[in-house]
Amino acid sequence: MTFSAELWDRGAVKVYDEIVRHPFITGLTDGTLSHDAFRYFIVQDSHYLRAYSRALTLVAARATDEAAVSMFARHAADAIEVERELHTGLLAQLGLTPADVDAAGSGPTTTAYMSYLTAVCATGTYAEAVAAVLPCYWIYRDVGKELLARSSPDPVYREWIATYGSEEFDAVVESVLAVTDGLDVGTAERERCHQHFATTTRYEWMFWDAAYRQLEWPV
Ligand SMILES: Cc1ncc(CO)c(N)n1
Ligand SMILES: Cc1ncsc1CCO
Repeated sequence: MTFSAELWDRGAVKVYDEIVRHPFITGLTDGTLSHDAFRYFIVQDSHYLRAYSRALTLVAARATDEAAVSMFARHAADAIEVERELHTGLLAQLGLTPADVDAAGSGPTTTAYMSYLTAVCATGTYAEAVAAVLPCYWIYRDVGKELLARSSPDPVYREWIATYGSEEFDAVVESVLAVTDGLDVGTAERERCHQHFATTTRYEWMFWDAAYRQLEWPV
């Protein structure tokens, strides 16, 4: 079994099932998701992508071959572009400006997820960092494809779905899976990789759940 398949088997199979039947996800395609919840999601995702991009530069810095350095550095730059283009466009359609994103600040789940990613990428090994960022790519690709197949009556949701359900994003994810499967991991390190992968997978579910409930800091 490949390393990526092993990670998915142990850390993501059950959670992925919960994700695709979460009311935030089903609501994107059956028309029941409120624009308020989606607005919260895009605002929080803007904060998330800023941290994610910086985490990817840490993965790039830890990479042991040039091709991987170049790939993760490119993805870091692309994540900023997605934040600038996709989000700015969607936010405008939802009646928000970049200033509203800054004013909203990052919510509890966003902050926790960003902090975990940043910590692992800053202090873990190269393999640990790859395992921590992999669910971000992989789950969005699979959810994107699933949503594309289901289609949506809402043009705003369709635009978001088209980005992650695209052939281009699929190719990006396949290249990261190839890097994952080529990693040379020690026994103890392997267990830490499983732990990181399972944790960030959980945070992916929590991120959608926070948006669905429009979770705010309790105090
Ligand atoms: C929370 C989250 N995870 C993954 C992605 C895709 O990179 C994203 N945009 N947001
Ligand atoms: C993973 C990811 N998500 C949004 S942009 C990006 C980097 C590759 O396009």
